[in-house]
Amino acid sequence: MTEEKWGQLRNRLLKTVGQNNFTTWIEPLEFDTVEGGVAVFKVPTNFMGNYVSQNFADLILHELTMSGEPVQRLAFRVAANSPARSAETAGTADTYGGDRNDVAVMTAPAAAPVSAGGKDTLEALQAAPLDPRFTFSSFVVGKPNELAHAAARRVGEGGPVTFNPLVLYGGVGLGKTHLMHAIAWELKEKNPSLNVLYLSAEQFMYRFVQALRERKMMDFKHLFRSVDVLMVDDVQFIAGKDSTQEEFFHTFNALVDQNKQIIISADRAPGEIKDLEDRVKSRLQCGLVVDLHPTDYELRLGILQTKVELQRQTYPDLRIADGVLEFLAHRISTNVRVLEGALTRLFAFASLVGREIDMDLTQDCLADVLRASERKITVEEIQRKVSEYYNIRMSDIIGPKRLRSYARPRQVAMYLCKQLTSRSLPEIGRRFGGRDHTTVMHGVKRIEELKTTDGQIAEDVEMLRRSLEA
Ligand SMILES: Nc1ncnc2c1ncn2[C@@H]1O[C@H](COP(=O)(O)OP(=O)(O)OP(=O)(O)O)[C@@H](O)[C@H]1O
Repeated sequence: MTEEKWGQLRNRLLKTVGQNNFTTWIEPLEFDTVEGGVAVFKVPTNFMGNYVSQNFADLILHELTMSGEPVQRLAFRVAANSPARSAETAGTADTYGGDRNDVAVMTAPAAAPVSAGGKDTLEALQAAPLDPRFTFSSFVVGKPNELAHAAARRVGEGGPVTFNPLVLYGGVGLGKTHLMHAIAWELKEKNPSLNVLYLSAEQFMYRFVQALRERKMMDFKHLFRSVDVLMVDDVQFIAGKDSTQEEFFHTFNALVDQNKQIIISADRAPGEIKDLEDRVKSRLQCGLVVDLHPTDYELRLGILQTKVELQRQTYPDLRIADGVLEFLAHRISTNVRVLEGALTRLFAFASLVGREIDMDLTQDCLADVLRASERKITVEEIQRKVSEYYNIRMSDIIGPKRLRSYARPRQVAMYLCKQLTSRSLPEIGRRFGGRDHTTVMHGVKRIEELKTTDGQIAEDVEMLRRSLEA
């Protein structure tokens, strides 16, 4: 980026942040380089780098992206010749290594905002498109997602708002976006005039930043406060972005006050989102928070069967041999998106070579996907993690003692073995000191029950599952 371009960009920042902020925080920034997608700025002090990073980084990043710079992150380095740096360095020598002194880095969102070519851009950015494939009828329900599905259905019925917000959370590719779109379709079908706004948290931030820049905050507030239903996908994105969080908080409150439905998705429970302000966390926890659990074998098979029907619309003549879907459901347990991609590839490949989809073709065509999903969680790993978590010895999990302080963790471990490995109940029993399969079955059932009645157990299981799948 040239000095001249940075100069123009600074002028735009001046308009957005106002003279005082500009003089204090933006003017002293010295543009250095763009290296591998990172825009580096020199700052006089460490403090200043941190402050700018926390308060203006999203804005600067947005300006850079809008001006065509291929930038994904910002880094702030204390200038080598800065008197302040010498002073700070002297006090904290081990903090600063060599010349490079990155004090703060911020990650940019993947996509630039949609630009509506000079028109009233806030208006033009009304809603992110809804995927026509993501409806309730194409959503396969199984044990891991039945609660989330039921809650989404309930909200999709419309009528008086019973829980607000509805928060859907869970790992990558488990159907959060699908369910949100399904709710939107359903609501729109019932009442086409309903103003349903679906957008990602990233888009929310862009609109906010854009409104700031174009001095259209009133329009922004009006737009967001006039919707009937607001859906914000991947809310974890705004964590650590202070001004965006603040605006989100006010938007949220204004809508709840008007009794307008809000639906949020996140990749983890609100309480676990790092750098999300407590007041935002607690607002999100006020309504109904439901988890989409990782898929189990049955659900994956059900999804595959449904998706095969869809593929048949494109490839009506392709045959699929017995056992292939079961094999895929067993082997690809990462997420539904990967499963779907594998199936699409399989059909395209089989149609190219004009063959039936059998085991050989599947192994050939999906060798990389199958290899990638080979990492299997073992029974031993689960036993070790659970014993560490409950601070007991592994031998106590496997051993015969019936003390409650061992029995419950043992049941949790059995439950996780059933969920996360492909071991049968008798095999699991054998690994737990030669116990009978009925004992394992009882343990698994017990934890299933407790998960619905005992928040602590539910949380324990969730934390363990996440750490095992990490
Ligand atoms: N239960 C299901 N039935 C049918 N399709 C599903 C189901 N769960 C997920 N999918 C499909 O898997 C793909 C990924 O789902 P989706 O985009 O909703 O995931 P997500 O939870 O929002 O993931 P991310 O965290 O990456 O945003 C979509 O194509 C979706 O249709």
